[in-house]
Parts: sequence; structure tokens; C-alpha cells
Amino acid sequence: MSIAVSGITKRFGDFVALDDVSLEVPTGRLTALLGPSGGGKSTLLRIIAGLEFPDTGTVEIEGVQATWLPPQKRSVGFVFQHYAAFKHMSVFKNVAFGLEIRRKPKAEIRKRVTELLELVHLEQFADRLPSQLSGGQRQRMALARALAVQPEVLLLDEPFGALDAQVRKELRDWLRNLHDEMNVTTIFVTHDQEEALEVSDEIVVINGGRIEQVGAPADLYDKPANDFVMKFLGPVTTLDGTLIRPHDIEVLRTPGPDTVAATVTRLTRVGYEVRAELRTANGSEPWVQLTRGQAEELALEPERSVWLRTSGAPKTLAVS
Ligand SMILES: Nc1ncnc2c1ncn2[C@@H]1O[C@H](COP(=O)(O)OP(=O)(O)OP(=O)(O)O)[C@@H](O)[C@H]1O
Repeated sequence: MSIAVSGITKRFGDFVALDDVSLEVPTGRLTALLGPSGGGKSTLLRIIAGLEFPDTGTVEIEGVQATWLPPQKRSVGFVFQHYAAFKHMSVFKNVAFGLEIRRKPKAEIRKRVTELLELVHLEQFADRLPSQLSGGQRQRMALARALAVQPEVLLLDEPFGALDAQVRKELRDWLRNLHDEMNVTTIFVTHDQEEALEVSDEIVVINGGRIEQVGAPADLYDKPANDFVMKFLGPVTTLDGTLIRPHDIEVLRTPGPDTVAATVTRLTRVGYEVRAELRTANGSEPWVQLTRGQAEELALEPERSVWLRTSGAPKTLAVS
């Protein structure tokens, strides 16, 4: 077990940012802390990093009681969204910084920094200043710097948050590959469910200072523990009081066992997908996600009568 967080509570004044949170992160995993803004993700990460201390509870890192240790004694590396590079230092010097303050021999520093710059694909930019890099390159430099001191745990707080969608996507794939190569236990904070589903081995859903669910991406998507997790991880709609994913409703031209009669009210094409809005006899107004081919085969058009059936899919009873 790499990180064991146990019974952590953190208050800011009267506000409870974390409420009795316990979590175990196995060695070598890539774990996402996922949840809405203000839910407590960063606070938990900062407590693991040693940048913040809990009111109650403990943090163990690789079997060492770390709750009250300062960050530099925890064998953690971290990268934040707005990474503060040393502006006057070259990329090489920025990455070498942690090794230099640890007074490592010059030859060792040169070797390690060269390896790291290759790893993050910045070898040709070693002599540039951070201001001469793109945002994505700067975040890769930040990761190289965090990895330089060979941390046992890497903590990333929305590391790609400030970048545009295309670069984010590239860095996500890159982080996944890097992790597979290095196997450093990594925890990253994100509020982007697609990012968490795509990159991580395990997702911890955090909301209102509490953990809602922990599991592999597919488990969370297919077997959400509650409405909150289901809504947060993907699109949902309501069919006769049941919360369901819109791609898990089948549309049929004829009635059959367990079908519900409905009328098409509106069709919207979004790229390759067609969204059909419907109204059932009970007044329920679900929407269904179809491919263009399916919509054409069914000859869907407004006012058409169809029948709906839920395919063996995740659903929870809607609260409202
Ligand atoms: N130093 C602080 N003083 C007072 N309140 C704080 C402090 N740090 C965090 N909070 C509050 O604690 C709550 C949790 O904040 P936190 O940053 O952990 O959330 P988050 O899930 O990471 O959100 P985001 O995605 O917006 O960063 C928020 O309501 C925040 O305002």
C-alpha cells in the first residue's frame, strides 16, 4: 500500500472541507480524484503533499507515518495547474533544481536531467527559458522537475487545466504512457470526468467533502453507487421515474414485452449522433442517444409513435 489516508477531517473556520475521509492508494497506480468544484479534491491532495495539515486523521506514505512531516520529507513530487517555473533559469536548470539543492554530483545531475528531458520530449529545448515554451511544454517541464528527485508518489493538481482541449488530450495520453513506463504512484485532481475515465486506473469521486465512490473507471460508469456518481460520470436522462443513460434506451417501431409507448418531440443532430427527445404516455420526457444510421433505419421524425425499452444498463431510481 502506497498511501493510506485515514479518518481525515479538515475545517476552514466553520466550513468542513473534508469530512472523515479514508482512502487507500496502492503502489504504482494512477488514481484520479474527481468531483465538482469546491468538493475537497485539492484539500485532500494538499494534505497528502504536506502543504496542509488535517484537524483529525492520519496520512501514511509507503508505511511511514507522514501526517505531520513537511513536504520535503515525504518523498512526494507535485505539479500544480499554474506551475511557477524559475523564469530566469533554463529548462535544464529548472529540472536540475531539486538535485542541486540536494548537492548531488554534477555528472549525476547532468545524466539524470538529460534522461528526464528525453522522457518528456524536451531534449532540444534544454537551453530555452520557460517563457520560450508552449503551455503544454511547460507542464511537461514541471513534470520532469517533479520526477527529478525520484519521488515515490507524484501528486498532480489539475496539471493540464489551463491548456486548450487539443493539448490537454495529447498530454493525457502522454501522462498515461509516462506512467506505464515509470510506474510511480500518481494521484491527480481533475473535475473533468472524461479525463478521469480515459487516463486513470482508479477513480475516487469526491463531493461535499466526502468520498462518494472508489472504483475502476468502467465500474463507476456501469455500476454507479448513487445518482450523484451516475450523473457526474456521464449523460443521464429520466424514463418514467428511473435515471438511465440515454444510450441505454432502445427505440423500437413496434411494441413488445416491457416496452413503453412514446412520441418523438424533437430530433437534433450532433456530429455523428442523433438526440431524440420523446414524451411517454405517463408524461415522462426522456432523451435518447442514437447513431445517425439507427435514426434513419427507424425513420424517426417528430410526432412519430415509437416504443422504448431499457437495455440491461445502469439505472438508479431518480430522486426528483
Ligand atoms: N485556505 C482555505 N481557507 C478557507 N477555505 C478554503 C481554503 N482552502 C479551501 N477552502 C474551501 O474548501 C472547499 C474545498 O476546496 P478544494 O480546493 O479542496 O476543492 P476542489 O474540489 O479542489 O475544488 P476546485 O476543483 O474548484 O479546485 C472549498 O469550498 C474552498 O473554498
